[in-house]
Amino acid sequence: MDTIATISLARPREEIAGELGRSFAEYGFAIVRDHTISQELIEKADTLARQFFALSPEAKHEYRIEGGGGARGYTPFGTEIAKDAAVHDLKEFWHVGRTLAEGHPLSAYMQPNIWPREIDGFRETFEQLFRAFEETGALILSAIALHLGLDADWFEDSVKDGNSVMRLLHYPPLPHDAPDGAIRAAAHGDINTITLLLGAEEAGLELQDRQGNWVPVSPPPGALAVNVGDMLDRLTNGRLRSTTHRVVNPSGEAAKRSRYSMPFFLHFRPDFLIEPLPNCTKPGEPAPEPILAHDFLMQRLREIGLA
Ligand SMILES: O=C(O)CCC(=O)C(=O)O
Ligand SMILES: [Fe+2]
Repeated sequence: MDTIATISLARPREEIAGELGRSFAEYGFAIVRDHTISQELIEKADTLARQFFALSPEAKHEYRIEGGGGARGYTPFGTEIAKDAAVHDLKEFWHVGRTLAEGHPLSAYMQPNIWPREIDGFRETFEQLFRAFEETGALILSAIALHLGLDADWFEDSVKDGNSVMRLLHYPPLPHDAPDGAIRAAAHGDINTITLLLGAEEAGLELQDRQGNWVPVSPPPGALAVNVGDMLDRLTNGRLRSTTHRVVNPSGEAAKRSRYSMPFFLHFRPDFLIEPLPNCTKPGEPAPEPILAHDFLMQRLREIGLA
């Protein structure tokens, strides 16, 4: 396989499992089209995200949750810093999490959502998009399960009421006073299970291949870029790879434009034990220690300045 696979989710899972798995094993990424998120919903969400980021800095700061680690609401420009990076990313974002019923046993792990009062339909649209991402994510996970030789529903319980987060991202036009070396999103691996990304048709996203080359990831409009996160990498003992990726700065005219994207970070449930799968380990060979998904997340959030 010499390129990232493009996969139609309209095909039976049994048929796509191999191709998807090979792309994840080699590149950690696949392009997924014909997914279950409607174009109408994507466009609505995109419009509302743009409306939110167009609010004044003062209005947006109202939605920053002090001490909340950016888990919900607004995180301003210049907050997140990739692990081992020297300067902050050139981005601002809004996080939507799961809405849990009152008294839900997992509510200790998840902060409640907040919503911008200025934007009509924001809550409804993004709650709907959250559900749609989950539905598509479940289909992709069942194909991954088949690829790994597991039952198609193996992941169902592992992600039920998981701590998934949808991120609305805005990379503003390149500021003239950006610190040396600052880029839109510095090289990083995603922490979670799998990420489903909308909006990456606007250039800039790149993954690092095994040889260390940076390879552009350019899905067609409306398609998803899907990648393996560190938690799935750990569960599979590296058989499916969480690859380092970044968003580079545009040059020329594109530098005067904003870039918007929407990743959905699909997470295991906080009390899921990430323990390498037996068929991904060999006796006598080293494998990662089992760790609870919540503990793993906390460890990683501290490293990126968000916890
Ligand atoms: O904006 C993008 O295209 C990718 C963003 C990303 O990798 C992230 O937020 O983890
Ligand atoms: Fe990422």
